[in-house]
Amino acid sequence: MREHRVDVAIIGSGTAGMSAYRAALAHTSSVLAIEGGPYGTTCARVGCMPSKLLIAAAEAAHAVAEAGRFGVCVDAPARIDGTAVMARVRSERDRFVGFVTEAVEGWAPEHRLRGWARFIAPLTLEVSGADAQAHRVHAERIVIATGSEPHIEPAWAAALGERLIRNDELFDWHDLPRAVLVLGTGVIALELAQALHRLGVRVRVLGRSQRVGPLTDPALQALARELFGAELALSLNQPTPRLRRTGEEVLLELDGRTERFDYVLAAAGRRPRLSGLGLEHSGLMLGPDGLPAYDRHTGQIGTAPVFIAGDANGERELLHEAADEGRIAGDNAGRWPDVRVRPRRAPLAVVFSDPQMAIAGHSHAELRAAGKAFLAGHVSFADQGRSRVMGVNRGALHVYAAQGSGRLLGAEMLGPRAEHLAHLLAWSVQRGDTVQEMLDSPFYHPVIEEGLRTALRLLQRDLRMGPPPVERCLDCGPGA
Ligand SMILES: Cc1cc2nc3c(=O)[nH]c(=O)nc-3n(C[C@H](O)[C@H](O)[C@H](O)COP(=O)(O)OP(=O)(O)OC[C@H]3O[C@@H](n4cnc5c(N)ncnc54)[C@H](O)[C@@H]3O)c2cc1C
Ligand SMILES: NC(=O)c1ccc[n+]([C@@H]2O[C@H](COP(=O)([O-])OP(=O)(O)OC[C@H]3O[C@@H](n4cnc5c(N)ncnc54)[C@H](O)[C@@H]3O)[C@@H](O)[C@H]2O)c1
Repeated sequence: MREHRVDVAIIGSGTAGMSAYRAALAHTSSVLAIEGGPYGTTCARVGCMPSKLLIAAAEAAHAVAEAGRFGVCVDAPARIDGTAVMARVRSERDRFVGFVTEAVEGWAPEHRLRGWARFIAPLTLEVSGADAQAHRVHAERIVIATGSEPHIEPAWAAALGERLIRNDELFDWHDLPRAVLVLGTGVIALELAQALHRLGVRVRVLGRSQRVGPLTDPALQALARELFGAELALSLNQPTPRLRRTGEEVLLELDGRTERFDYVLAAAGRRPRLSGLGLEHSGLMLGPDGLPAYDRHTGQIGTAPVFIAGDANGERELLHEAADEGRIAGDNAGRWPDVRVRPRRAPLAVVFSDPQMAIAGHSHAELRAAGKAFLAGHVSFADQGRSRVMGVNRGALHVYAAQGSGRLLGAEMLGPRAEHLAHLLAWSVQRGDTVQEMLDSPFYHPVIEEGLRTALRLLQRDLRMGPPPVERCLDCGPGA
């Protein structure tokens, strides 16, 4: 047993762990970053980056398939070379992973320990080291940055064996399969199912409820169901799918028919990766859900010198949140006991589907739950000028503002270039802009942002803070 005594131990060297390491190091050189799995982060290895690479290939295929609408004739149907698609996904992914790995491997060797950590007592960890040696780490302060793992029903695993895959396995494929069943209708399900479908894979998406994607505004939920249902084979309200394995295939019994698939992709949500961490020996305060009860402005768990960051806290499983939380937790672990409160950014989440979905600031459901007095301004992209020009005129945007002050509180969107509009909206929410201040800002022509202006004008009218917008405003430019 090798003993280590350090000021700060960080469990997990993903995005949150890496930023915690840098922040803690500004206060003390006695830092130990413990990693059980491969370096390279979930985002770069099996998350954000490879999923966007697969989506980029699907977008290229879709552009070819849609070219005829513009009079651009591609005479034969495009042939998708699955091995070339996956070769690009893997090689670009490996490039991103390489940069991250290089950064971690550049840290001082005495700051790094490979192996799985678990608490054996408060502030004491045991690490079964990759060097086959057992390590005991006594830390003055600890940061938990262990990430998340996909939810897998034991029955699926038992019935399907290695035909049940997670996102991790998908990005290691060397070719595209013929058919994939996707379990879940959330973010991962929609991004990957649509990409595979557009790359010629036969896909069915099974949802246990009516919900499709993360939007909470009932009208936008209904629109998401309609738009994704028009393109994908969506089977909703299927809480207990009848699945069985035969040879190398999986059979789904649905509506009296049997459908065959090569793989079943589990995309049924992710959970903090805390089991096996020995939290029961940590002395930490756990909430009713069994997760550490922590302060999102300090990262601190109760009053202990232990902090939590990234997907491990189960709050917002997003890259930029993991990086921020890592910085806050690492800084506070480093400066302990002078724990500082840090402001958080306005919420922002984007789904890279087509049309894209986004929530900026507070969602409709959050505003309702908080009992806020708010009004919504709406715009449909069906007739929006630039969206029609580009043939991407599907979807709608809802913006929410406080009654009385007219301040923007949040927005939900399903539509073209939502990733960009959502940034503008989140920035406005964070600054505390009023609808009038947003309307006083420049709007170019012809751009998709003109759709936002329409929604803001309608909202300003309903707030009784502005005139009714002019129908078919010609001085705004045709189709604005
Ligand atoms: C398919 C997919 C697509 C995504 N796309 C996006 C996107 O487009 N945009 C976005 O913002 N977010 C996206 N995300 C979410 C984003 O990837 C995560 O929010 C982010 O990577 C979380 O970082 P983290 O540091 O908390 O966890 P991780 O990067 O997973 O790091 C946790 C680390 O802890 C290690 N670890 C765990 N337990 C122990 C232990 N006991 N001992 C030692 N080490 C341990 C793990 O091996 C791991 O390396 C996506 C996620 C997935 C799965
Ligand atoms: N573009 C992005 O930023 C991006 C992309 C991918 C993932 N992510 C992050 O990763 C997180 C996890 O993604 P996700 O798609 O796994 O989760 P999700 O919460 O978006 O969706 C989970 C889905 O699984 C279903 N589900 C839950 N339990 C189930 C069960 N027992 N049986 C069948 N279905 C079940 C839910 O009904 C839902 O459809 C996201 O919340 C997001 O924060 C972000």
